[in-house]
Formats: sequence, structure tokens, C-alpha cells
Amino acid sequence: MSSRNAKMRRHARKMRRNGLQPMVVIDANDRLPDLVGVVIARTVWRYRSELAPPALALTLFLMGASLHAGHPAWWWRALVGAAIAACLLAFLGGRVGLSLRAERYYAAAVVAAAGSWLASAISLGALYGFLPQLLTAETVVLGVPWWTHRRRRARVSVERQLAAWPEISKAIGLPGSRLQTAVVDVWGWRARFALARGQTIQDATAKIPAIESALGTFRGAVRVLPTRDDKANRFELRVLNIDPHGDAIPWPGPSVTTINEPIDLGPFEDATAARILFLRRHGLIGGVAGSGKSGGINVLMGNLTACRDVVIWAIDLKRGMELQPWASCIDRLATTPEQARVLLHDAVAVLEARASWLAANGRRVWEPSPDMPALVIVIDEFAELAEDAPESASDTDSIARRGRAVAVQLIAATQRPTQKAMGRGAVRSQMDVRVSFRVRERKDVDLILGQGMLAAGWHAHTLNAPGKFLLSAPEHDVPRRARAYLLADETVARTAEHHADQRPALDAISRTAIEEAQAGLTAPTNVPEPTSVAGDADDPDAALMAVLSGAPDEGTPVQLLIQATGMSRPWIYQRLRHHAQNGRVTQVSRGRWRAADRHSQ
Ligand SMILES: Nc1ncnc2c1ncn2[C@@H]1O[C@H](COP(=O)(O)OP(=O)(O)OP(=O)(O)O)[C@@H](O)[C@H]1O
Repeated sequence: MSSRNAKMRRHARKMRRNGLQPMVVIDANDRLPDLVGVVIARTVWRYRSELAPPALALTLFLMGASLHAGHPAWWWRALVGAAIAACLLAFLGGRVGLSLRAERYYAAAVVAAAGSWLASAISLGALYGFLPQLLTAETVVLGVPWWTHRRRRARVSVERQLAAWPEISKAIGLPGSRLQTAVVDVWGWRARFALARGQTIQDATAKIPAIESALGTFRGAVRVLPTRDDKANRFELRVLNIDPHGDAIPWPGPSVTTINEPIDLGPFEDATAARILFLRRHGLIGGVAGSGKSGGINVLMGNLTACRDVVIWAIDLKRGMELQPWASCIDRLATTPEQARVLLHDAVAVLEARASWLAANGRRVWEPSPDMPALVIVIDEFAELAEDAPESASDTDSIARRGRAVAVQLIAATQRPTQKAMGRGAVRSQMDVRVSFRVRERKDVDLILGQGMLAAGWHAHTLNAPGKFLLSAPEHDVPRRARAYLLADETVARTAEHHADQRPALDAISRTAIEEAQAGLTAPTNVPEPTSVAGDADDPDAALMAVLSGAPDEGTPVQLLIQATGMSRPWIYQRLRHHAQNGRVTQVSRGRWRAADRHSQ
């Protein structure tokens, strides 16, 4: 036979040299040549999934025939066995991977039909009456759902694609890498590979375009990720047949009611939520204009405003364009450089006061609660702040370095967080949560996400639609694409209105600190010496009323009242409360007081 095959190969080569296609000629009396046997075996193997229904029918036929000959009384065993198996599949099929109810009922129906036909064949004979025709009809009827089943067809096509992996791996420069498992999911499929000795996940990441070409997918369909066990010599390949982020994903509403819970920013490609904890963390959001940063901030605002243990301050130097719709939920909104400067100065005062309070009370961290809320400062376009209010750099720096323990947190958005744009301080390096929307240049990946992230596969420059982002944080150390939920303008307006009533106020410690800071900031130099205003150093209450009577329309800061009377802050507040109850003084604004009727005093 082998000399015959050699002869055939020589003949085929000769035909090809003459420009002809070789043809296998089979003599009716001859044994089938090896080649044909191999071709048939390969075809059967290749189409084994499609051939499963007739193969099952043939097996049943042979079993029925042989058992009828040897054990015709066994028919009831087949019947009972099939009934039990059908019930198990119908009710517990989920445990063997039949996740959909329709799949479970189908499997149960197949087992029941096969079992009853087999029982009849064992008892009566496989060729009895219409039994062969019945078997054929059942094969066709029950075969149709099998042949048309989407997931089965997808799995088969994946298996066929992956059968070529040994050649693909050589062609793309990952020789020796081996397929371990493959699973079809809603969006496409994923497979786990073992790498050859010395190959790394970074090598596989660098080969993504080559893998896409070899598998014949569309551009951008392939992701390379570490496996769950985080082994350095394995990787997971995800291939998307449909982009799960193809359409905008409407915001389903807030995912949290406290900052102690992780906020859901939008789904990853496998439909799991990109949840991130902001408690005692600073966040940096970057990406080119139009990449969806403001959309991302909207998702954050929708969630933060639902938290009763968060007070939100915001800086939006684009005249409040982005954050204005949330104004009813924002405790303080700075839209000018001067307002921003004061706001950040006050935030540092809050930070200091909270730190002193923690130290005095032997506590390590500020646990946010509705009475003692976290203070989250959202800054849209940080670069404008750095440029227009450069004197605030030391304040943002202090907050970035020392704000975590006292829950005074920054969330900054900017297009390119260069050192210059971030105010040259420690702000960028202190950002614990990084969200990168699309960047224009590859090097901007490292700018937003941190040094070395581009090389590690964080390819934010390949994000291809607004709202798509990569999330980097201690609990998110793998570059998985996510897409932020989209809040329509009406949703923002409705949510802001809904949450406005439940916003908490700052705690007394923070409020007092702000009043002190503002008194320090605004103490005018031309105000007469407090003692001379008071005129009566022996009677602090009279001195207090004298200062309040002479107060300007915008009121006198508490700090001045302290200086005028020489009394402590609690004493001042106690007297102010007392006089306010009697209608003698009035609070003009936070920390500023004057006499109710200044002319009658
Ligand atoms: N999550 C999202 N899903 C779908 N579309 C989005 C999403 N986020 C933003 N978009 C679309 O992209 C457009 C630009 O988004 P956005 O204004 O948030 O970008 P930006 O990065 O803040 O830009 P800029 O820096 O100019 O303010 C929006 O008008 C919106 O149509």
C-alpha cells in the first residue's frame, strides 16, 4: 500500500507541474485508499456536532437490536432510567451547564423520547412495525433545535477556529502556546492558553493585531487578559463577535446610598459592573475632549448625591457649564478662580480641624456618616484651576497628601494631567483611582494611569467611542474596557431635584473650621480695633452687642467677635444663640452675624 501511495504522490506532483489538479480515482473493486479513509474520518470529526443526532439514533438502534436479542425483559430498565434522567435534567440541568430553561426542557425531551424508543425496541425488536420510521422522525424533529441552536453553532465555529491554533501560534510568534479551555458567552467567546517557557502575557498583548488577523475577527475584537489565577505563563483571550458597548448604556440609577459602598460606573465587556470604592480616596479622570469625562462625572454625581454621608463641593471654571445642573445638590460651587481659591482654603481648614479632632479623640480615620459626612471636592478641568488660581496649588497639594484619613477627597478631571496641568505638586501621584477615557497619544496613557501602564497593556488610545474607559485602582489591576452609563440631560435634572432634599450639611467641626478660616481670610485691615468698638472690656456681652450693632450689612465674622470680647468660641456661639432666640441678633450668612435692629441698640 505504501509503494502505491508513493506512486500516487509522484503522479500528483507530475500533474501539478503540468498545471493540472490531482484527482483520486477509486476502483469499485479496490480497497479505499488510506487518503479517503483519513478524509472521511476527518470530516466526521469536523462535523461531529452536526452529526450528533443521527449518531445518537444509530446508537439507539444498535442497542435496541442487541438488547432485544439478549435481554428483551430489560425494556423497563431503559424506561425507568430515561424517566429519572429526564426529570433530573429538567429540574437540575443548570448544574451541568444547561443555564436556560428551554435548554433543560429540550434535553429532558430528548432523553425521554430516546428512552421510550429504546424500551420499545428492546421489548419488540428494533425493526418491529413503524419503530424505524419513528426513530427517523424523532431524529429529524428533535434534531432541528439542535442544528439551529445559536450557542452550539457558535461553540463549533470557535472549536474550528481554535483547531488551527498550533499553526496560528507559530505564525504570530507565540510558538508552543497551547489552548486549555474555550467557552462561548453572550458576546463572543473566551479561551485560556498556556504560554511556552519564557513567554509572557505582555508578549501576547503585543501580538493582538496578529491574533485578530489570524482568527479573522474584526479589528479591535481581541482582548488579552491575565487568567483568574494570575499565573504568569497563562493568558485569557477574549474575542468579541458583537461589541457589548456598541450602544450607549442608559444609567440605571444610583448604585449606592453611602460612600462606604463601591460606585458602579458602567459595565465591563463581560457585563460585570465596573464598581469602585471612593471612600478616603482621590480620583483622577482623564481623556481627550469629547471622550466622555463629563459623562463620567455625571455618573459619579448621580451616585454621590444619593449618599447621605457625602457633602459635595465643586469647582467648575468653565463658568459652571458642566456642574451647574447639579447645583441644587452641591453645597458649594466655585465658578471663578477667586471662589475656587477660597473653597480650597476652606477645605484645608476642614482637613486640619478634622485631623485635630481625630487626634484629640484617639481616632485614626474619619468614618463618614450623615452627621459627619465625607467632603468630596469635584474639580472639572483641573488644568484651568492650576492656570487661573496657581496660588491654590499648595491647598490642593495638602488635600491630596493628607485628605484621605479625614475623608476630604479630590476628584479631578482633566484632558492631559501633565505635571503643569496638575499644579506641579503631589496631586497626580496621590490619585488612588484613575479613570482613563480615550487619549490621543499613546504616551498619555502613562500620564493618566501611571508610569509603565501602556507597556502593561492599558491601551486607552484604542478606545473607540465616547464613554469607554479603563479603570485602574488597587482592586482593578487588569486593563478591562468598560463603558460609562449615559445620563441624559433630563435624567440629570430629575436626579438632582430628587436628591436635593436629602443632602447632608457639614458637621460642626468642619463648619467651625470654615468660619475661622473665612474670618482669617476676610478680616479687613480697616476695621477699628475690636476693643475700641466694644468699648466695655469688663462686660463681654455688652461688648458683643456693641460690635454686632456696628456690624455692616454683610455681618461681622465670628473671629472678630472673639477678638472683640476676648471670650472663647463656644461662649460666643452660646450667646449668639441666646440673643438670636430673643430676636436680638441675626445670622446673615455662614459665620457672619449682626444685630437684628442695629439702630435701636
Ligand atoms: N457614556 C457615554 N455613552 C455614550 N455616549 C457618551 C457617553 N459619554 C459621553 N458620550 C457622548 O460624547 C459626547 C461628549 O462627551 P463629554 O462631554 O462627556 O466629553 P468630555 O470628555 O467631557 O469633553 P470635554 O472635555 O470637551 O468636556 C457627549 O455629548 C455624548 O453624546
